[in-house]
Amino acid sequence: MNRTEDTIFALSSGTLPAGVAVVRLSGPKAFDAATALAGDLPIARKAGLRAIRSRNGSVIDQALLVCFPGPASFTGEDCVELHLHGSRAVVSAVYEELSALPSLRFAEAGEFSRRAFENGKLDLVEVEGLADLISAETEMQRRLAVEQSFGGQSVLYRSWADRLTRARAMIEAELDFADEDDVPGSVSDRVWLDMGDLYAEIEQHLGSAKAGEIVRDGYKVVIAGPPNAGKSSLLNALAKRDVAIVTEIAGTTRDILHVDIDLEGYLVRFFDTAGLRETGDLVEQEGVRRARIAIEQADMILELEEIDSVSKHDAKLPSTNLLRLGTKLDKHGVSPNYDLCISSRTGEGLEQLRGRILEELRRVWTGSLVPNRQRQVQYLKEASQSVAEALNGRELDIRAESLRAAASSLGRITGHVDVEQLLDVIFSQFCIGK
Ligand SMILES: Nc1nc2c(ncn2[C@@H]2O[C@H](COP(=O)(O)OP(=O)(O)OP(=O)(O)O)[C@@H](O)[C@H]2O)c(=O)[nH]1
Ligand SMILES: [K+]
Ligand SMILES: [Mg+2]
Repeated sequence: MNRTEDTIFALSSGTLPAGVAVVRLSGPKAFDAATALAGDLPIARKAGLRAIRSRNGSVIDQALLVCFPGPASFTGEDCVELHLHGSRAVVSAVYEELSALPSLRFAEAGEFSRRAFENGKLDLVEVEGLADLISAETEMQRRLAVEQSFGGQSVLYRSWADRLTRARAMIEAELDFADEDDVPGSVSDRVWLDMGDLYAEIEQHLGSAKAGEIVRDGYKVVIAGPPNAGKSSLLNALAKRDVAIVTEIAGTTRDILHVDIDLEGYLVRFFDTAGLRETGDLVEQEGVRRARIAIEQADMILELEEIDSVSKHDAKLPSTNLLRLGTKLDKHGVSPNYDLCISSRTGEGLEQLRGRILEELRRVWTGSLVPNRQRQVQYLKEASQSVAEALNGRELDIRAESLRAAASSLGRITGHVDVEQLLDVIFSQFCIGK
């Protein structure tokens, strides 16, 4: 039997026990299955209270039922939601009844969204956005996911693909009618002007990919510096709990620890590292090696040093996005030798430190319409490269072919590669003096 014709069910709400558990059904037998459990069904898209009964007639629970006839449903198929009381026992008794019905089975991971995609309810970008929306933890992650899951990003990609297809139609018309004298001569010029604009737009959008990555995966701030500078103490102060071991012994930290902090809606990931120094200790050497790798991958480095300490270290740190912090302000006076002086003990300077990081983040953030997955970035790069090839090409037919390639790269992002259809429509309306 074709598995896509099965009717699937799963718990769509969170971990049990809970006040309410929503079990969702989708597929051709969804309404039959719900009728078997509830006796009869409420009218479409209206909630109705029903006793849910087992095969032997005993009541399992009282539940709200909502029916969504396809195609006006999440998956595009007939769907039913059962809003049950959220205990493990209720849900497993309902599962048992559903499993006993012919051609009903438990859904596989992502199968509801998969069906929604296959039935044209969601495109790939929207599916990815939905996954991000469900796992969003910060305000910025939520905003990004909303733009993606409700079509904002897809509209942009589709409008680009349409422009490419139109441009190609113009070029091909020019090729076809090249011998005739009724071809408007400036058509081609206008097309290439627009393609130049499009190239700039895609490049600008690609330029914001870093912001997307930062919002999704977090802004990486690495706390570095010589042993005993107070790195682990700063991590603990920022986290407001004892994450890292702090002692007065130089070389305490070896492994890299990290703490995620929500800074005004941005996810910031702070890394505590081993103190940078030459050492004979094998374990500490490994710690220093790891610290250097973390420093290389950082979006921002906090270079800590006890204020005006005599033992200046000479570890070379990248100078871009480096903030020099003088530590243990409670023991020493403020010194002009640092960007900022702080005390992890009293908390002095920490608010300013958060402010500095936030300033950076706000500079990076360019709005929520950004590519934020490697897959999207990859295809956007391909598209941009093809447009550049078209702009710089010589033979008109090869240039048109590059435009086609660009449109299909964009189509792969959303999963819509049917630009050929649009091309047909455009051509059928196209008439040059005929
Ligand atoms: N007075 C004062 N002491 C501090 C402050 N921050 C850290 N210390 C002390 O400095 C010592 C070293 O602190 P750590 O946080 O372990 O320093 P570290 O840079 O992580 O050291 P390593 O992991 O060994 O490289 C400890 O004794 C801390 O109590 C501060 O703001 N004020
Ligand atoms: K220490
Ligand atoms: Mg430490």
